[in-house]
Amino acid sequence: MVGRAAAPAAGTVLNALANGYGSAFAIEDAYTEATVELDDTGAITAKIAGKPDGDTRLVERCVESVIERVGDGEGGHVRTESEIPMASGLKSSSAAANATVLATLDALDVDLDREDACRIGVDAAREVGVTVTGAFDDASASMLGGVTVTDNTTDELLRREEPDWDVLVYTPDEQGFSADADVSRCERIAPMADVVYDLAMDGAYLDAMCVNGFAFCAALDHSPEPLVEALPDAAASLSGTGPSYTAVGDRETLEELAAIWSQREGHTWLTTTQRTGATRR
Ligand SMILES: Nc1ncnc2c1ncn2[C@@H]1O[C@H](COP(=O)(O)OP(=O)(O)O)[C@@H](O)[C@H]1O
Ligand SMILES: O=C(O)C1=C[C@@H](OP(=O)(O)O)[C@@H](O)[C@H](O)C1
Repeated sequence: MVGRAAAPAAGTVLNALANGYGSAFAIEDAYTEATVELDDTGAITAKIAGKPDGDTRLVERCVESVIERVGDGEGGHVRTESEIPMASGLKSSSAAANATVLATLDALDVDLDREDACRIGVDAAREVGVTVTGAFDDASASMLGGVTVTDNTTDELLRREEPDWDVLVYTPDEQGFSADADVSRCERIAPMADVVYDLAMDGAYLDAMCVNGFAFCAALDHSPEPLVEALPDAAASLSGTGPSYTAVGDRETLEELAAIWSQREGHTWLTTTQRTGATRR
């Protein structure tokens, strides 16, 4: 009983750490793939390719939760292989959880609505403590594709669309784990997050990203310089709790911005939105 699935990375429109509402969009060219092999040992183990000391609790809990819900006491092994930089704000945790949940369902040959499957991963992330709010915003974007707006306090999907955006991503070399973010500073900027939420719910995603970017760069002490460089022709934001940034705009503008962003240390790459979400392989 072997199952496989893959889930895409995502970028942020609204970070949910301020008021509990979040918004994110899936992106192409960076995926996490999970392979789950079930057996009758009852024990669950995991490996992250290329990261022998990586924290495997999230994906182990995902396999366990799926088995609890629709399996029959199986054990198994999960292996993840990821192109998404870990703890960089590009939702590696959501992609790993989504891919693992779908791969386990694939191994069990069980179908589950993708939104429900996504909530299993979100609950697992809460249980092992790699998230602040559960991050249903990021998880739903990665699972369903497109851009989503969510209430992370109730895991409700409030809005979803499938925009065709060009996206520029800048990923510095350092890591920033969401669980270490200064939540109380994020909560102080809730009035700004309320403005971002209204814009996102009106479908004004690019304006929403801009306001989110300046507010969360200030709260989390990241430089607003990449955001200023993107304006006025593109919209940019810090992605999640950082350190990555994403910008949305027309291709030519993003190519010019890429020349500026790529002078910084790290990796700058052009991609597009991903509109189909996670899939069994
Ligand atoms: N490929 C992967 N396989 C297994 N777990 C992963 C993988 N990528 C990320 N994770 C889990 O997600 C955690 C990082 O989550 P987080 O700090 O929210 O970063 P991000 O912003 O990239 O989602 C890791 O410590 C690990 O528990
Ligand atoms: O842990 C959480 O609840 C969240 C973490 C942040 O993302 P990153 O994991 O990308 O930093 C944020 O954007 C999201 O809205 C909620």
